[in-house]
Amino acid sequence: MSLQELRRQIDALDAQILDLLTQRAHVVQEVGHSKTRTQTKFFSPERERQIFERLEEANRGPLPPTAVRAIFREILSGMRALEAQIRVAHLGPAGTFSHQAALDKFGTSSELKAADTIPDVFALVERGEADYGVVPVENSTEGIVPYTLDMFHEKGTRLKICAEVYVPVVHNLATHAETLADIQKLYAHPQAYAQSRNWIRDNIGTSVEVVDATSNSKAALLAAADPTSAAITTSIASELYAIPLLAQHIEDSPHNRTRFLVIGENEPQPSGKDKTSIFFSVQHRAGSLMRAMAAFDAHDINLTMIESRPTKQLPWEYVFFIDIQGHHKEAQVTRALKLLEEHSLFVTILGSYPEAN
Ligand SMILES: C=C(O[C@@H]1C=C(C(=O)O)C=C[C@H]1O)C(=O)O
Repeated sequence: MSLQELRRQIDALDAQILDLLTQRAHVVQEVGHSKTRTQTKFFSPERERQIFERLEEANRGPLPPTAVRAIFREILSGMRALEAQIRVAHLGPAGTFSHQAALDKFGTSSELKAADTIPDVFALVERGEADYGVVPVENSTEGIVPYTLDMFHEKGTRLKICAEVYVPVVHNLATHAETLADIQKLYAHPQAYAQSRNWIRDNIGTSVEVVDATSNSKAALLAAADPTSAAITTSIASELYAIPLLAQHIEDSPHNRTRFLVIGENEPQPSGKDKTSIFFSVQHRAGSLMRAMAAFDAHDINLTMIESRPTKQLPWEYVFFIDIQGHHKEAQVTRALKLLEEHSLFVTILGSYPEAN
């Protein structure tokens, strides 16, 4: 078949796709009206999880699952915006991994707002200036982000966890320099530098002057102004500040990932594959933590995270943060949490939400 004929086929298929998307948009608008009547949240992470799972099962290729996901992420983003403009606060500045996490979850048709600190992200949502917030909670090599966990027990936010997102931590070298040998100065956030140290040593050498930057985005901004310098940064920041990537994937560990939480006033229904985050405290007595934790074993509940934090009220007293598999409305989880309560000083549920696909 000629190229012209093949392209005619593609044009016809595009017209059909657009027609189907228009039909889908009308149905979504109906859903939006029904949600307005019943005062239901417009963003439904449990429904979106099911959609992505179904698409992944149905996909027979040649499009890889990541491509199908990215396409539908934007479809859902555009559709959601027909129901309501969703405002999402994330830890800024623009171009950071938190920005990436917010885009991964909500797509480009949402209104993103960069906040300076983790408490500011919570405050924007609490004051109703954003509908959702996106904050980092743990990194696969560096461990938990204490500022986020402390917002729940110390600052007592009323917001709930309503979704989670994992973002691969990919570091890149952005510079206007033509070759690695032309780089005299390197701007980097200390964490990004620590995670790319070997690559820098092997490829740029040890004589380059390393200057601390407050974020991966700031590093790109600084390097964009000086062609003899480079930045360790994200691909969105390199686009944002129009500074090309000379090397990609310079991180020393290919498995490095950060988990982000979506916080808001939404309490998703069970999706079939959920997680529940809680925190609790036990009496300062021998065996009390073990007796409390036995509740999960008794009801066959799997834990995916456990972390202790000082109460900050009395020295050496702790609260425990735990993520379990299942939704708190599922009978088995309800029973386990009831048993846990019997052996704890208090138990607070931070939210049940769909597990990231
Ligand atoms: C249409 C809905 O609202 C939103 C948009 C969705 C979609 O486009 O399919 C799915 C979930 C919601 O976040 C819905 O809840 O079904």
